[in-house]
Amino acid sequence: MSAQPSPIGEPVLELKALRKSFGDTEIIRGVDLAVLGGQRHALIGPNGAGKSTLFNLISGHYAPTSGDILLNGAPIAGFAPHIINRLGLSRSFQITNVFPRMSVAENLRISIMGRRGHRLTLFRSIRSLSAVNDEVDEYLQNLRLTRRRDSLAGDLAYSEQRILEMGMALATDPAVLILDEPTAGMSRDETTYIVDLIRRVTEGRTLLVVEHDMSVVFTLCDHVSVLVYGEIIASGEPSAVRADRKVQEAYLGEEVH
Ligand SMILES: Nc1ncnc2c1ncn2[C@@H]1O[C@H](COP(=O)(O)OP(=O)(O)OP(=O)(O)O)[C@@H](O)[C@H]1O
Repeated sequence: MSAQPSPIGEPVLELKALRKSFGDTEIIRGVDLAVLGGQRHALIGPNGAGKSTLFNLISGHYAPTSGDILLNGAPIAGFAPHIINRLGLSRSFQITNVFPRMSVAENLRISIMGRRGHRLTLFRSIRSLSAVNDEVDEYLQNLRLTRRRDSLAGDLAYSEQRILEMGMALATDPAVLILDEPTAGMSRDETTYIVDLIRRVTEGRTLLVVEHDMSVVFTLCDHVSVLVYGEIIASGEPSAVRADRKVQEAYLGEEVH
């Protein structure tokens, strides 16, 4: 796939003193976070910690009360979601982004053509169209969806729709791919399958993943940040974070092993 490698080790996404209140209640209470190029960064935290709120701030669905969000060094806080998306941040695993009445191949083609700056027009050179078709085939193969090429996306199994949606997000060649609970609602076998697939197709990409399943976090990610009550209480390599007393206390009664 035509990955545009992120600058390895350089901050791609940065949150600085980020705060968000709803009415009088402050939900995000001064978050500083850097997602580096090539990093597979997990955001974990107990229920109600503010993970969804933080993702909604990053993707532009909420405007922060104060603080900064930088994408490749440029401020994006408060921008509309479609602008942030165009600037290189793609949020995946909301299958609502899939066009259910179009085929799997057509869904991928739309993302690929969008990235290449193609409009849906009749007048396309044969050469550029065949390059798009080759790329569609490559994605189908990598996503293991080749045999579903001509199926309507709406007819796919739930897990396949989520895989297609991730493929569509990847095909836009984002600077950061945000995965929202990629294994939610999946069986153990589906989870194993999808984690393996995500690892493979996102090789060299920069990921920010919210995930409840700790075995997924520890298999997929090389960096973990822990959000508790709107604050990051630990950030580092998975094994160090797992051993952190504060993290264990925050997860009292929940599974972190
Ligand atoms: N639009 C809103 N208005 C008011 N309060 C909100 C709003 N969105 C979220 N909250 C509150 O913010 C807190 C954090 O919610 P959020 O959904 O971000 O947590 P989370 O870490 O994603 O939780 P979970 O793991 O259960 O999904 C909760 O107490 C929630 O009730």
